[in-house]
Amino acid sequence: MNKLVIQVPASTANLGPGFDSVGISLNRFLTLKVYEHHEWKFEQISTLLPPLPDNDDHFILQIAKQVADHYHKSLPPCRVVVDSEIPLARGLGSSASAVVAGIELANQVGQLSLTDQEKLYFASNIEGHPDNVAASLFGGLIIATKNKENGFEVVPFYDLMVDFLVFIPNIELKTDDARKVLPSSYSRQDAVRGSATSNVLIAALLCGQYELAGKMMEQDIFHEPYRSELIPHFHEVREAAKTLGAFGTVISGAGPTIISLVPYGDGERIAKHLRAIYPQFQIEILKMNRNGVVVEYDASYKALKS
Ligand SMILES: Nc1ncnc2c1ncn2[C@@H]1O[C@H](COP(=O)(O)OP(=O)(O)O)[C@@H](O)[C@H]1O
Ligand SMILES: N[C@@H](CCOP(=O)(O)O)C(=O)O
Repeated sequence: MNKLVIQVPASTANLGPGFDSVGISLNRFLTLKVYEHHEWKFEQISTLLPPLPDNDDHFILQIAKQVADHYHKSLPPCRVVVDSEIPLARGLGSSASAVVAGIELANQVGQLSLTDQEKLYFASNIEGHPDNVAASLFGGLIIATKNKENGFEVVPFYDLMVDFLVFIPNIELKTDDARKVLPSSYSRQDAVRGSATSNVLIAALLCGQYELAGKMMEQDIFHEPYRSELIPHFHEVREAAKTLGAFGTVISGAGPTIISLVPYGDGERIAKHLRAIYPQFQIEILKMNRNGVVVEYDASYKALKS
């Protein structure tokens, strides 16, 4: 029986001031194994996923059908086995990964031959911002924006030499709820200062000036001042991580996960100290993923991991 495997990485968005524009692809994965079948059937094998519809109402299939409908195509039914290493509603891009998986499912099963630009267009419009979806699609550090023509521009960068520490709390925070606490507009002074901070952050990352990047990460004025109260222990974790040598610590996406940029290869040392102080967090060392979404036919699942 033919088998298709679609693997989509997690992501962290914003990096502080890069609100809705900056994302980094991370080495935790949502994986779909897709088999020919007489009807649509979804099976979940991940303990990280709550019970979800097992039929046509599954979120990933809804996305796939939305894309196929756009091209007036119907999708042949499949059995889809869903595995996920990405915790839901934690700020690690689970919804973006599911959206990208749905688009790729439609692309493969419906033989749509979508371009990268088309995938980015659908994914960004469905998710509402391009940061997580672009990272899940293309891998690496991505800087993305909507353009005046209602399309999206994205620049990926793959030469970051840092590790990431994630502090995952045992609570969920829906992105929609974390967006409701943000102001609807910013003064010109704040817009200039916030975007200038983000510009310097990106320039520093591209030049490998990680100390400066970390400093800029921690000077966001777009979202963290409003969201930090929703994030347990945010300020003290930031200070503790800095004391141990982290470059910078920010809210991952909309939270509640906190993420630190740390020197390459130094993650385990810092994590060991912090696990002793903060047992309420699951503290993990993550790496940047450089592949983005990967598709293989009849391939071994393990062979896909980067
Ligand atoms: N693998 C998945 N399958 C189905 N739905 C998913 C999956 N991953 C995420 N979702 C949907 O996305 C929601 C979480 O999205 P969101 O609040 O944006 O948090 P996150 O920061 O994890 O993206 C979940 O409650 C669920 O509805
Ligand atoms: N830019 C978005 C990113 C949301 O990321 P998620 O991983 O929490 O879905 C925002 O900050 O709202």
